[in-house]
Amino acid sequence: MALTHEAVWQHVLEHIRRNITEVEYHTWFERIRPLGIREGVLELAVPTSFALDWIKRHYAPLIQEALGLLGAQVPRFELLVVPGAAQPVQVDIFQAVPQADQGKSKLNPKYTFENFVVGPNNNLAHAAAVAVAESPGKAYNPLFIYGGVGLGKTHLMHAVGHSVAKRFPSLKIEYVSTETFTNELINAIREDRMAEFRERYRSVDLLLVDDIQFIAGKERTQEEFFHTFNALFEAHKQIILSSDRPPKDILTLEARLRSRFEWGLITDIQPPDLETRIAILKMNAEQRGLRIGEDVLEYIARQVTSNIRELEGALMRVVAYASLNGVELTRQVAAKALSDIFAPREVEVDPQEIVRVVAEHFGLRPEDLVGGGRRKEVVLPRQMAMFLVRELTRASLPEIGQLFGGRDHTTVLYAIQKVQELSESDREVQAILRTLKEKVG
Ligand SMILES: Nc1ncnc2c1ncn2[C@@H]1O[C@H](COP(=O)(O)OP(=O)(O)OP(=O)(O)O)[C@@H](O)[C@H]1O
Repeated sequence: MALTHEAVWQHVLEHIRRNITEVEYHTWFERIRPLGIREGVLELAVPTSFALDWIKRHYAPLIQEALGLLGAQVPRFELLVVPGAAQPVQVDIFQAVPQADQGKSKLNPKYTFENFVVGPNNNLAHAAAVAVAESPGKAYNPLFIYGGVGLGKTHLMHAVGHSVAKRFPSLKIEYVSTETFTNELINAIREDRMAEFRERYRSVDLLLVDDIQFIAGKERTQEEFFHTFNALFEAHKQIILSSDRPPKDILTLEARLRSRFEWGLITDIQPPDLETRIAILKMNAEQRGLRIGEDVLEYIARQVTSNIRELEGALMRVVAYASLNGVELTRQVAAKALSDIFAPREVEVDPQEIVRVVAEHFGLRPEDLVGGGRRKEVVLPRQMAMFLVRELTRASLPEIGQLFGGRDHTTVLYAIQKVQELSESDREVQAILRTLKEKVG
């Protein structure tokens, strides 16, 4: 598990940074280098014995607290004087933050096409992004990518940026969040630097704007962005926008902007299905040099269903937990590491198991429940199984639809509502549900 100690140290640093001043952080923590984890003890190299004493005296509880938050039952660390330790901490590419002075752009080096796992949930958005990267300004303009939190919108935008930077090194790329765009605009107005502001944004070849939904209700920003958009569009420069919702759902967005957002291609990213989640975890583990069993990865993927950032966080938590407690990473250890985050019940129930139990109860085969048959004897048990999966697991409606033979999420919703109504009015249904819950629980 080559990089585990670095990942652990990054988490510890994040916690410490939030709790001390920047000056203290730069003075004492930037020069510490993680050496490894031996029998649950995190070993840290410090440059001098003075630093060792100081850190031990002033920051030991904070470091221990951070390790405790990562799941260490007995948080332990050891400081060792290693005179060369003053070199900067080796940068974990997964934690690498974009450098503001990177000149070309502010792209996160981790967010490339190579690191993007394509699944049924994001393949259209991915294909559109690839097309745009191949011929910026010509394929789809603007490209509008929308989807829920932590599903890869920013990743995909940056991937286009990296790819364009590689293919067309002379093109100017600008990545900006809507918040930054707004703040810069406000400052430019206040400091009477509007000409400079306009020149900056209207001279780029590829403009990536994240979280454009935040432009809602901001009249002056909308006005300015409208002109930036027109200038770039007319000059055949590429624009990519991301949002948590489609343009038609961004309220208080001026009609002229909305219609422009709809000029090109609007594509969405949905939550990943189980296989895609496992593939993402696998890639993550491999890149960090971690060898983790398939059953553990699948276990984690079953717990975190709708946010890839949380999925990655869960993986790191599990890895840190095992290594800080000096135990082998098994499915049980993963369950323990995640038990604070997910209620035990949710951790335990497997949707397939629910299908099996319900089928058995009604004298059917699991295939009958997940198949297409519409016989009366199958329909209600299937609806009950969907209802229980919804209640006892973290599966989303589309995932439940998928589990039950690729049904649409509206069908799932209808089934759940129907069983909900029956369970309120029909004692027999109530009793069956109770029995089924006991059997799966
Ligand atoms: N398909 C994927 N393959 C690999 N990693 C992914 C994928 N999708 C998302 N990720 C990872 O998940 C994390 C969250 O992604 P990202 O920040 O792009 O989400 P987002 O949709 O922009 O979220 P937000 O709404 O919070 O801005 C990142 O670390 C990203 O690398």
